[in-house]
Amino acid sequence: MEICVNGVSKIYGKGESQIIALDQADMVIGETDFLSIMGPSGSGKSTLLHIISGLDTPTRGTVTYNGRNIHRGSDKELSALRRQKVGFVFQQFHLLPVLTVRENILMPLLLDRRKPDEEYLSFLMEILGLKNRLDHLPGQLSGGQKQRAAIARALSAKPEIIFADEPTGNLDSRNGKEVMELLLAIHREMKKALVIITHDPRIAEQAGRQFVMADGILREVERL
Ligand SMILES: Nc1ncnc2c1ncn2[C@@H]1O[C@H](COP(=O)(O)OP(=O)(O)OP(=O)(O)O)[C@@H](O)[C@H]1O
Repeated sequence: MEICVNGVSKIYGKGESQIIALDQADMVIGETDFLSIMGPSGSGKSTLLHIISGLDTPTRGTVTYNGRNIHRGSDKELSALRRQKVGFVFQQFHLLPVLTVRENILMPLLLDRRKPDEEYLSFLMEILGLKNRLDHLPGQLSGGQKQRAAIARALSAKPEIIFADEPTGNLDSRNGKEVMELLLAIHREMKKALVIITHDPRIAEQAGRQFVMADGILREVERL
């Protein structure tokens, strides 16, 4: 798996009200990478993540996934890539409130009409501590449990990369630490590439490669 981001810009609006949310970003993500992206509010972190993961399109530049330009194919191809290769974890969990935990977790597979691998799912429930919560609704879960269910959903289709946008932003420090430990274990042991947006320097420092953003400009932090 290799994702190449080449000269990607995102410009909103025109003329005087124009906003350059992302200014010619370059980045290569390999399959064993754990990357963190830090930067002040409004610096373009979510915009970058949305474009790399195919949730949004760039104004200029290209994103290739194993050599294929992800924004050049049909919408159908792009949604298939999102469902099969990429897992998302968001600050706000984004679980569907009327579906049970199990149904939420299976959603990426159901959308793709794929049969769940029950053995794999049961392994996920075990490591994420959700075995006794599968028939509950998200409203009956604690914040930490909600995020663990969202991580299970992100992993259910066996993606190659996990994109996490401030995954601990809505959790207290104990649950935040636990969620980070789980994401790190998933990166190391299940060999998933991991890209995390965070405001927490202690989380950013755990990444193998650190990036910072300011005013739409992306820069990799050099290691001493
Ligand atoms: N749909 C949109 N239309 C116009 N401007 C937008 C839109 N989406 C984002 N922006 C602008 O683009 C810039 C980058 O936004 P982005 O959400 O990527 O920042 P961020 O670094 O993720 O911020 P935060 O840490 O607060 O989530 C901001 O100035 C924002 O106002």
